[in-house]
Amino acid sequence: MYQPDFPPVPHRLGVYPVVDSVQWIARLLEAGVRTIQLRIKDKRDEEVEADVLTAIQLGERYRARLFINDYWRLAIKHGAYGVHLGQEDLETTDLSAIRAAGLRLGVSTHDDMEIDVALAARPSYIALGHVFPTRTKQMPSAPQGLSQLARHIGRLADYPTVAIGGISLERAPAVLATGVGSIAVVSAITAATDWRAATAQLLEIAGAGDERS
Ligand SMILES: Cc1ncc(COP(=O)(O)OP(=O)(O)O)c(N)n1
Ligand SMILES: Cc1nc(C(=O)O)sc1CCOP(=O)(O)O
Ligand SMILES: [Mg+2]
Repeated sequence: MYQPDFPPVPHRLGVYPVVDSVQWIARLLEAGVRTIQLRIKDKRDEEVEADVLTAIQLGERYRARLFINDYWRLAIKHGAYGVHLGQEDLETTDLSAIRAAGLRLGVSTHDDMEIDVALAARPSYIALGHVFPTRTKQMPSAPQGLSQLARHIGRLADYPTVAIGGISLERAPAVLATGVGSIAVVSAITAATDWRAATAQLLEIAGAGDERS
């Protein structure tokens, strides 16, 4: 049963772009996206704080679910909707501080063992990756494919889930057919020749997610 130790999220988070700038956050919220992540890599807190704050303010303005990747202290400080963490991050993060601040938590997983670890943290959602080959991030593991994804979804039953990795417009319907609640995408939007059209089509296929809780 879905009994997270962090505030819950809707089962269906819909299209979930993962982007590296405030400019993308602003564009995509304006285009109708309601679940989104700011993912800036390898900078010091001081270097990203202004962007984190602006992204959170934009998220609030649109009543969107704005997740901050990695920078959990800044996410708490400025009151983000949620934080997304990887498996290694779990070891170095004060999860009780995130919980006490009332932020949602999403956790990455790539196999059964990582799902066990994630479930033990009782996060708000569990991300399952990478489904297909991706050029966006160097992955140490092999792509899981649709049948593994479907097996994980079966195991996770009513837990809110997010699929990530190599999800294109063409592949999105098959990914959603596994029962996953959300599709997280980077290049399907940011590398599209027409990002507006790509976003509109993804929203048509996967929706913007259920009402914000
Ligand atoms: C929705 C979603 N799923 C997975 C990831 C990957 O997170 P992580 O393992 O922490 O790796 P980095 O993104 O930090 O490189 C994600 N960001 N979002
Ligand atoms: C940031 C990230 N995390 C992944 C994981 O499996 O944990 S895959 C990924 C990159 C996804 O980019 P694209 O949609 O361009 O393939
Ligand atoms: Mg991370």
